[in-house]
Amino acid sequence: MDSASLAETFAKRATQLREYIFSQPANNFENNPWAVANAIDEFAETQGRMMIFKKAKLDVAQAQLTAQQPAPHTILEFGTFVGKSAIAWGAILRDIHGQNVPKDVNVYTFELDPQMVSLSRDLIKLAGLQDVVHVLEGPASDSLKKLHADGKVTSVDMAFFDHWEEFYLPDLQLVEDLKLFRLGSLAIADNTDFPGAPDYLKYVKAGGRGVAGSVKYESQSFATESVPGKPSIVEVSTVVAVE
Ligand SMILES: C[S@@+](CC[C@H](N)C(=O)[O-])C[C@H]1O[C@@H](n2cnc3c(N)ncnc32)[C@H](O)[C@@H]1O
Repeated sequence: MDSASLAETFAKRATQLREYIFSQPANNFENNPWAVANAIDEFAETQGRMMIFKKAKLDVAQAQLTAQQPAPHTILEFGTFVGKSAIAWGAILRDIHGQNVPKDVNVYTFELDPQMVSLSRDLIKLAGLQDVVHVLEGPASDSLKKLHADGKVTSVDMAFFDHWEEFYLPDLQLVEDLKLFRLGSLAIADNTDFPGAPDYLKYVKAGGRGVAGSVKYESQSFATESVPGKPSIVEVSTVVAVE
């Protein structure tokens, strides 16, 4: 399928997903982020293909975030789509910090497509996460530079890369250049094996730029099997040095 028809398919799916969720009683979902995230998974499983971060991979990321010390406060997500993983990050932060999460606990998620921005914001609101999960429209790098310039993001506990793969490495390096990582920060990336992000993978496996003063990573590929017989990797890179 060419990229224009793929975009058309995903636009149609997004409209169907909106109908699927909002035709159900609101109290199935209100203030219940996991119920919304699970319903998106269920829609994807029963109604057709969606480019969402699958549950088996999310379980890997959740274990990393739950074990992280100090506890995560700020998550950056590159690629919102319909908001499934953004809602899951909000749910995980709520599980860690409690129902009334502190004001300095935030997910910033970046998305180019206005239709996806609108749908994800509506689903985030339904889940009761509107004060925690913020969707920023436009190229991720521009939004991140602005967040930093405005003093809204000064440190990042996890950066999740799930947008177009050619942006993974430049956007990871932008996070580094803005000096947002701390010791123990996580860079988690989907699709490094397929469609593939070879330059990103080579970089994190090599431990980073490899020059004095640069961020250093230890990186591990976790094989998951969301679709039986089709192993798929999630790459988890931990910051082990910042100077
Ligand atoms: C694989 S989907 C994200 C899936 C989402 N993380 C989830 O699991 O629910 C990728 C999304 O990234 C968006 N995207 C691609 N390049 C981008 C960029 N440079 N800045 C912002 N969004 C981008 C696309 O429009 C698309 O909706």
